[in-house]
Amino acid sequence: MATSTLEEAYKENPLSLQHILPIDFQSIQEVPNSHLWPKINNVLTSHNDKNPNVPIIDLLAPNVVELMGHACKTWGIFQVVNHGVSLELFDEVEYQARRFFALPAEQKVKVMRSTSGATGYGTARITPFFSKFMWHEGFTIMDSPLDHAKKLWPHDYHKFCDVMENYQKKMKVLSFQLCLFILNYLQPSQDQHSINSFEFAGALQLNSYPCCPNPNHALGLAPHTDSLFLTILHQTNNTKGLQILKKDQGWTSIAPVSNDALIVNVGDLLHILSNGEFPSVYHRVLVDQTKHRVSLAYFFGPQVDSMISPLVSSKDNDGVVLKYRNVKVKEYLGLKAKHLEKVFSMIRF
Ligand SMILES: C=C1C[C@]23C[C@@]1(O)CC[C@H]2[C@@]12CCC[C@@](C)(C(=O)O1)[C@H]2[C@@H]3C(=O)O
Ligand SMILES: O=C(O)CCC(=O)C(=O)O
Ligand SMILES: [Fe+2]
Repeated sequence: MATSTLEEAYKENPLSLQHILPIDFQSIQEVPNSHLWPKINNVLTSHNDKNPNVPIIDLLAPNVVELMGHACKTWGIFQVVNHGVSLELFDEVEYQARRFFALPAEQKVKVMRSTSGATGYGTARITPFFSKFMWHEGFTIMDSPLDHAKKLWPHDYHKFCDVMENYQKKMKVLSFQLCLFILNYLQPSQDQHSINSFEFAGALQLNSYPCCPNPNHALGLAPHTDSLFLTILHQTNNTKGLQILKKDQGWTSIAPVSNDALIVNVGDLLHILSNGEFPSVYHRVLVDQTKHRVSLAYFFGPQVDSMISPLVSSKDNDGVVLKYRNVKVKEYLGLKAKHLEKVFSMIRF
């Protein structure tokens, strides 16, 4: 995703500086009122036969398309194994991410996202929609982080750039493969979309959730859905925190199965493309008193000038009701930046 084009989607909705700059977590001893949420219901749901953990999909399984389609329909989230990305690469990215977040606040501020920008250091874009701030800081990268890295480490930026670029390349290939499986499940007829009708783009978000003195009254990320087609998330083995809102079950923790499993979740644009068959998953992040959690989220979707039209498979062609109107990615992101969740009602027939 060329930075300028995603920025186009955001430029009409600039954020104010106070909604971009995270507090200095390193110097803080207690949770300030600005970050103090009403008590978070953070009792962890344990997984059992009645309440299974999210599906784990082996990408080499012969019925991978069926498994993935089913998981997208019923959960909106699943874990993948045998994805071909090496454990060493996750370690390297995590190491570089921690190296960045460990910098003093006055260093990190040098690469702060601009008010209408897409890349750089800052809070989550959803911040202005909540009356309390989140216990979170992020760093968004699209393609090369060179300009930012040079400001941080004038003589020692190569490793950071190489690792982040390499990770994005691997994530892009994997995302494309996942999209192939998913679109294959949706079985569009020949005259409709196929994966080749899209040009794709991605963004890497390094997320940091510092240790929190009062985790019962703080949120790492407030409830949200991701906007693009899909998000691939890497969370390390010992630092859970991600929860999804599951019908009839409430907030349910996604326990990492193993260090090399990646979490994949459905985003809004896939929700629209699938005509609501694959709902985007509502999720949030809890924080921990003693563990500084870092996660790596890779967002993947069509270029901002692409048009998203709900797919109706040939077998359903007559009889199926289109739920959403056609929408350009850029328009969708602009509407979401203004209205957050209400955006769905604005594009629904
Ligand atoms: C490509 C993107 C998805 C994202 C906005 C962004 O430009 C980069 C950051 C992403 C993120 C991460 C935290 C949650 C989220 C909702 C947010 O505020 O920023 C997502 C955005 C999204 O999916 O819309
Ligand atoms: O850190 C996590 O577990 C989730 C991150 C997330 O939801 C996001 O970056 O959009
Ligand atoms: Fe998210």
